[in-house]
Amino acid sequence: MLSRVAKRAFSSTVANPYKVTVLGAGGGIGQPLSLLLKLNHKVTDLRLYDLKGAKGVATDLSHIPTNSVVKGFTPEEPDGLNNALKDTDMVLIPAGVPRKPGMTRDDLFAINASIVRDLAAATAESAPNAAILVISNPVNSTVPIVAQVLKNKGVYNPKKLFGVTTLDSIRAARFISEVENTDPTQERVNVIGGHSGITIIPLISQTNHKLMSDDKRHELIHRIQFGGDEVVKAKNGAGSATLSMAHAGAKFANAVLSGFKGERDVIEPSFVDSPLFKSEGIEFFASPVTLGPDGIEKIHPIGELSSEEEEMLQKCKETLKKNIEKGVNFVASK
Ligand SMILES: NC(=O)c1ccc[n+]([C@@H]2O[C@H](COP(=O)([O-])OP(=O)(O)OC[C@H]3O[C@@H](n4cnc5c(N)ncnc54)[C@H](O)[C@@H]3O)[C@@H](O)[C@H]2O)c1
Ligand SMILES: O=C(O)C[C@H](O)C(=O)O
Repeated sequence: MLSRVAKRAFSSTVANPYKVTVLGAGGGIGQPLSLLLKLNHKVTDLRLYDLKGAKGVATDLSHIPTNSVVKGFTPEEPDGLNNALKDTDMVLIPAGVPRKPGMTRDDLFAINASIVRDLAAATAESAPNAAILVISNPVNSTVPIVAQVLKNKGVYNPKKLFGVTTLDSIRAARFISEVENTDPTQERVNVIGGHSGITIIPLISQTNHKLMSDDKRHELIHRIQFGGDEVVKAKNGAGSATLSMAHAGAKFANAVLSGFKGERDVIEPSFVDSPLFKSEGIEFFASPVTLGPDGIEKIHPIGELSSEEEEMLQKCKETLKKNIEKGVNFVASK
């Protein structure tokens, strides 16, 4: 028999029965991300799909006594992908290849663009109302690819499409704490723009550390912008960030589900269909967004920038515009 406390915990979980699907669940990010989602009490139905390994990961996770059912799906089963997606509330996409040393994220476009396009098409068919969280790189182009696929299928909802840029803000919090000798759990840095090199703009002028020396600040900004390279180099050919990314992805997924649940003031940065620079032809931009029951409730303005940050923003916009057009044209040209 369940104790009264256990009954209360169980019924509050069941009152928020979110179905969540991970596409690419057998990979370096997919596995720890799926573990963190299995531990999230807002998730009651977890579906894992990959070209290989999803069944094993699902069976392994299914032994953890949390209130969710986890199931693996493969492309070999009839309708494996569609069953993984059917009526799900949220789809996370870490499917695709990671970088090796010497590569840029844009170099991944040649392989990942078609993977993301096809998974977006399946999501449009089987879960047209789901929130879609894109992790696969290059995020600056894969998010516009998903948007274009959904538009072509008549099911595009800009409030529910997210490029996951959380890793940039958690890196910024960690790195600034190392420089300033502060508690990393208390640091918040707004990181805007996109998710690659110079398109990543940490707004140090909006933190409590604006009086940092120029040298220190330049070094910090560079480390935040190129933090991904640090991991790629250290892994030496065995891929890119997986564990910090799984944490970042799970954090962002939890924020989206908290918004669905109606929690107030849930704010996270994300690369989204944004009005901020549309007049300049930039359709997507990362900035803090408030999440609510229908997805994005509010896209926050970027606030006041230093002259240095203004300069970074100009350079970011040039690259971002090209990255976005590349994604849109890829789908439009098929
Ligand atoms: N947004 C971010 O901040 C961020 C951070 C780190 C990595 N990434 C990106 O995430 C992606 C995955 O990285 P990883 O380290 O997990 O790579 P990985 O190679 O370890 O895993 C990728 C998984 O995707 C699967 N896959 C490939 N094509 C698929 C398809 N059509 N359907 C389903 N599954 C498919 C593979 O079988 C593999 O298991 C890369 O593109 C990487 O650049 C993004
Ligand atoms: O650097 C990469 O290629 C992976 C990811 O985008 C990251 O920022 O770690």
